[in-house]
Amino acid sequence: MSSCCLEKENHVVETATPQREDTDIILDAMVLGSNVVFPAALNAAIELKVFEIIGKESSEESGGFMSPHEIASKLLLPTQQHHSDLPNRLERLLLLLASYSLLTVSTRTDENGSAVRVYAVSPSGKYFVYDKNGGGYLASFTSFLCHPAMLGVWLNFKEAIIDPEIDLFKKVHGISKFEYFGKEPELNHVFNKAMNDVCTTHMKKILEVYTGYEGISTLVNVAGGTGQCLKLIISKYPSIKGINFDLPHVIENSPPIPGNQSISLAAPTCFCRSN
Ligand SMILES: C[S@@+](CC[C@H](N)C(=O)[O-])C[C@H]1O[C@@H](n2cnc3c(N)ncnc32)[C@H](O)[C@@H]1O
Repeated sequence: MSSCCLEKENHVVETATPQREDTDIILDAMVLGSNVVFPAALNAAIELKVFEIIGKESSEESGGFMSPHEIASKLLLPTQQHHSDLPNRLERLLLLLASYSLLTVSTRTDENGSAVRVYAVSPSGKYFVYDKNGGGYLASFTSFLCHPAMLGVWLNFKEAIIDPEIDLFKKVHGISKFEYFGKEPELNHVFNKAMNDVCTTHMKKILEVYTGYEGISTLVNVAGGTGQCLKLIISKYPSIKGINFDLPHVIENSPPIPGNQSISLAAPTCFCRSN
């Protein structure tokens, strides 16, 4: 029996268990192969404030849902950019976000009796709506990863696999990432905000279950960013004296940590590794 037949036989045996259609498998490969589109679309949605609009401007009686027309009418664009195809183009973006479960989709009947799709923010999508009560926010992390300076790094990702010594950021930009952030105030702000939002989102969850900070008198957060994680810890354990330690260009932009015991400390610049 040739291996070909064996393969064929195996295939026949396997058909007893549910098989995925070839078309589904091809579609999966197609989706993954074109996945660079998704972060670009998500970044566009963040820049257009789509999550903010649906999350904050949808009415209660709509159940949090808005149609593409309603969302388009709220986009903060100059009047001349509110073109007639805007809702249609927006809907293609909304459908993509819904396919990744960042939005949920429903239908409702409009005033002409036609069914229209409407969109609400999903539980995961809520992390892309800024919550002033500190419910967690991750959109700034996407903005950082999609920053032009970072995109150049992703495009050279192969180098990080084949060169064991490489500092990929340095290879692309000529200096290490932390030196670069120190020289580029706009990117420094984007990075610090992304770190702050990601770390505080996690720290809030950690503090719900972790008790290891109990009884600590002094806590140094080495590379603690703008100090907001330390602030969260101290607000739960006010007797802790906190020291937030980071690079000068990060500390410069850090708000003071409340409580007269806690300080932010800038690392000597020479601590900044060049590789
Ligand atoms: C992944 S971020 C950590 C963010 C932080 N946990 C927060 O809550 O925002 C890494 C941090 O390390 C800092 N860092 C890098 N090199 C450092 C050094 N030599 N000394 C002190 N901090 C440094 C960076 O400035 C950055 O804020």
